[in-house]
Formats: sequence, C-alpha cells, structure tokens
Amino acid sequence: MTDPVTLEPQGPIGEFDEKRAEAAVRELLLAVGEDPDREGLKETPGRVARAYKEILAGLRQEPEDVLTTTFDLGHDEMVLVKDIEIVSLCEHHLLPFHGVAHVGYIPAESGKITGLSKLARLVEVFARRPQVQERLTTQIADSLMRILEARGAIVVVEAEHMCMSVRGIRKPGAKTTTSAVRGQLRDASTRAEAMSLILAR
Ligand SMILES: Nc1nc2c(ncn2[C@@H]2O[C@H](COP(=O)(O)OP(=O)(O)OP(=O)(O)O)[C@@H](O)[C@H]2O)c(=O)[nH]1
Ligand SMILES: [Zn+2]
Repeated sequence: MTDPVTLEPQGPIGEFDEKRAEAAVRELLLAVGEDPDREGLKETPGRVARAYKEILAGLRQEPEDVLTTTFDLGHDEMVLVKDIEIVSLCEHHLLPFHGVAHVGYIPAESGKITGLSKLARLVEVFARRPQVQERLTTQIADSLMRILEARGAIVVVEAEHMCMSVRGIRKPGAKTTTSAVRGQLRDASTRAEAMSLILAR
C-alpha cells in the first residue's frame, strides 16, 4: 500500500516542509515511548523542525549564490583561510559532526579573487546539508576550481563525529581529517607550503 504521506503535495525540490518535519518529530517521540502532548514536549516538534531548517539551510543554496563578489586584485599567489568552524550533519545517523575547515586557493591567472568571508560562506553551503566529511571536503574544493576558475585549491577538514562519540564505538575526541587538493596545489612544493601554513599554530 502506498504511504499516504508521499501523496501530499511535494513543492519545489529543496523546499523545507516544516509541517511535515513537525509531524515526523511527533512520530519519533511516540516511537521512543514518549508522550508528545506532555507539557515539556508540546512545543518540541515545532522547535526541532525549525532547528533542522536552519541546520540544513545549505540544501536551498548553491555555491554560486555565495561566491558572488569577486575583485581583480592581480594577486596570483595562494589565499588561505584557516580554522573556519563547521557544524554539519552526518547523513548516516543524522547526528552532528563539528570541527574546522581550512580553505585555500591559487587565484585564476586573471587575478579573480573572492572576499574572504565568501570562503566561509561556501563552507556553510555544503556543511548545512546531510553530509559525509569526504564529500563536504571535495565539494568545497571543486567549487573553488569551477566558480573562481582557481589554478589550485586545497581544503582540509578536521572534525569529530557525534556518531562516533555518543553512540556506537563511543570514542569521544577521535578526530577525522580529510583533504582535497586540486590543480597547481597538487605540485609537491606548493602542497607542502600550504600544508605547513595549515599546520602552523
Ligand atoms: N567515511 C565516512 N564515514 C562516516 C562519516 N560519518 C559517519 N560515518 C560512518 O558511517 C558508517 C556507517 O556504518 P554502518 O555499519 O552502516 O552503521 P552503524 O551500524 O551505525 O555503524 P557503527 O557506527 O560502527 O555502529 C560508520 O562507520 C560511521 O562511522 C563520514 O563523514 N565519512
Ligand atoms: Zn554518523
């Protein structure tokens, strides 16, 4: 039998259906044996729905939406922004993973540069989606190459996954590091320079 929920109007792809999220949270509370109508939980489905809307806002954004401001500064050497805090949602368990991203690129020959804050905004676009850390890392690097026509890109993400610390194997503090290196940053010496800047404290 077809699930009646799937027959409801879907709206445009990517639209967040707050009512549906609310109903799902109410259902989850029932499934765990709670009473969603008790005083303390009455507002919870609505709160959780709004929280997910915020945490998953990147689903309704494209990298092109944020890498908008570009200047021609004639700077053709590496630009690196370190320690951009990230909170994302592991797509396997819908539990957060959090840590930092380091994002660097070598601008296009033309000197096309973006604002520094836009690099952090780019990270947010991809972090605020159901993710795996590897895909988050490569999507950021690939967007820099494609949209800024960068000659090289390097992205390193270090994160702790709640699905590894609060459940399952329960290893709080374990950090996962992923990297994506593109274009000229694959050259051994350029890559080594970038990594030493990233690792410097
Ligand atoms: N590669 C990768 N794995 C992830 C990420 N986030 C979570 N995982 C892993 O996804 C895997 C899912 O494994 P399953 O065996 O299907 O699920 P599970 O039974 O909940 O696994 P355990 O966590 O080992 O209890 C786990 O090993 C998680 O640690 C990520 O960003 N990247
Ligand atoms: Zn997980």
